[in-house]
Amino acid sequence: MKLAVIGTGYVGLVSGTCFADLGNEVICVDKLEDKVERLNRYDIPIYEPGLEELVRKNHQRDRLSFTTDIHSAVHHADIVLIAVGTPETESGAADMSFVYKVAEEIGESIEDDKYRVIVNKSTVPVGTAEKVEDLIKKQQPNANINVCSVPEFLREGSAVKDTFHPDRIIIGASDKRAESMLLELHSPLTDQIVVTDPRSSEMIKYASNAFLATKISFINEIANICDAYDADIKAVAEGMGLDNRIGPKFLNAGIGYGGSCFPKDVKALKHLAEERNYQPDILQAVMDVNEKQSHRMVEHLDRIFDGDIKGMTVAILGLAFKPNTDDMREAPSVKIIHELTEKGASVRAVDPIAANNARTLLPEDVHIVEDALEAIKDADAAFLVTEWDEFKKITADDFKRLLKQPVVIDGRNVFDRDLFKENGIIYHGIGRK
Ligand SMILES: NC(=O)c1ccc[n+]([C@@H]2O[C@H](COP(=O)([O-])OP(=O)(O)OC[C@H]3O[C@@H](n4cnc5c(N)ncnc54)[C@H](O)[C@@H]3O)[C@@H](O)[C@H]2O)c1
Ligand SMILES: O=c1ccn([C@@H]2O[C@H](COP(=O)(O)OP(=O)(O)O[C@H]3O[C@H](CO)[C@@H](O)[C@H](O)[C@H]3O)[C@@H](O)[C@H]2O)c(=O)[nH]1
Repeated sequence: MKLAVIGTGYVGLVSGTCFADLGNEVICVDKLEDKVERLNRYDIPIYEPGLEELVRKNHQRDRLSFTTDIHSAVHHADIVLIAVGTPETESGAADMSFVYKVAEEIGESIEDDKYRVIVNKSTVPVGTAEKVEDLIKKQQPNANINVCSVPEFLREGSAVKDTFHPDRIIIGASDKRAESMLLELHSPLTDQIVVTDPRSSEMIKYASNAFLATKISFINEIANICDAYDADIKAVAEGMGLDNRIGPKFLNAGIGYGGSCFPKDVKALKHLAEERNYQPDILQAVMDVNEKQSHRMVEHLDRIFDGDIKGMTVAILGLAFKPNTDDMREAPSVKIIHELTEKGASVRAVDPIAANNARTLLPEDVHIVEDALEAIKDADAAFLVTEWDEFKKITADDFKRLLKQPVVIDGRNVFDRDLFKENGIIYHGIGRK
């Protein structure tokens, strides 16, 4: 099939490339000239395992191209996918200006009566498919289109794998012809395809992210209660997760959820509810717990040193909001580092990939180094903030040998607590001492 993908970020670039790999002819559009120019020489603007090879392969076999020209991309396409950003506004609502602008541009680009399916992959408020259809038809009243919702569920860091092996695909279609074209496009990916109306599809995306965020805030709250009673959250989560009704995933206690999706999507769903005069108490509690959670590591450090951390050097292992990505959007590391420096501590930080993106978000005097052991050397304490594999390999011996004081605060509960303690480390995880 012939596809145009508008917006070449995490979602547009990955799904456009994967659809090309499945045999479709894909034109990816971005308004940023330098991004398009970089992509045309396989200089991939984001870090995503496996993506570069796939872009190169499909570009070379003429199935994938990059352009700033939305007009020709829409003209070529049977299906147009919208994958631009929907960041949060000050009120918490999703900023829909990028999606609406693209809708207008699609309307301006349609000049013939060919049938096209317009698909919204961006995460958008319920009712957006109808608004997008209105905006397109305002520009081109005779446009022969149907606007559908196919939300994206990929995770950063495993985006290519998630795209080829999704748990499910949701197709929100209000028209049988659009439904069958979208079934044809997505059927090579999975048998698990749910077809529904666009409004329910849009809600499935927000509800899924809000539910996962709720699971995280719930387990973080239990971890904080474990701390107060000397119970071990890892044992608690394992015991809970063996119940099939609960399941083991997304029960890792830590320093709160970050990234470009959960924080803004929970807020946007809350805003949607309030617009219809419904007070979403659970969503509010999820956000409140998450806000407090990023302070836990500094609270533990304060407790160990009786509140006197001024002048100390703290090694920060990991800056990205999660491993295998260079994305710093809503990364808890930023809040933690600011809190430490406001309390008079110095920070030495390391991240395998995200250091460049992190620089402008951190206080100027934060020293970013290239190597984890260099970060730890002569520091007074080490904070494991992002669970990159290479940090998990640091041993109790390394910490003991290199730290001035063997204090390790494990924000992701990845180290072997008992072994660390046996080796004389003053260890504190989240919900496990
Ligand atoms: N990042 C994720 O992991 C993820 C996963 C699932 C869903 N989503 C949702 O998908 C959407 C896109 O997210 P993202 O992270 O890929 O965003 P992004 O910010 O990485 O990329 C968006 C791209 O759209 C381009 N763009 C904006 N306006 C344009 C226009 N008029 N014409 C052409 N290009 C334009 C921007 O230049 C940018 O390159 C959001 O709604 C997000 O919530 C994101
Ligand atoms: O048990 C867990 C699992 C995750 N996290 C944190 O939760 C955040 C989000 O993690 P993850 O879901 O792996 O990353 P994202 O790439 O943000 O993906 C989420 O957001 C995307 C954008 O909407 C969706 O498409 C995905 O399905 C959804 O998982 C990160 O800060 C993680 O550290 C935890 O603290 N504990």
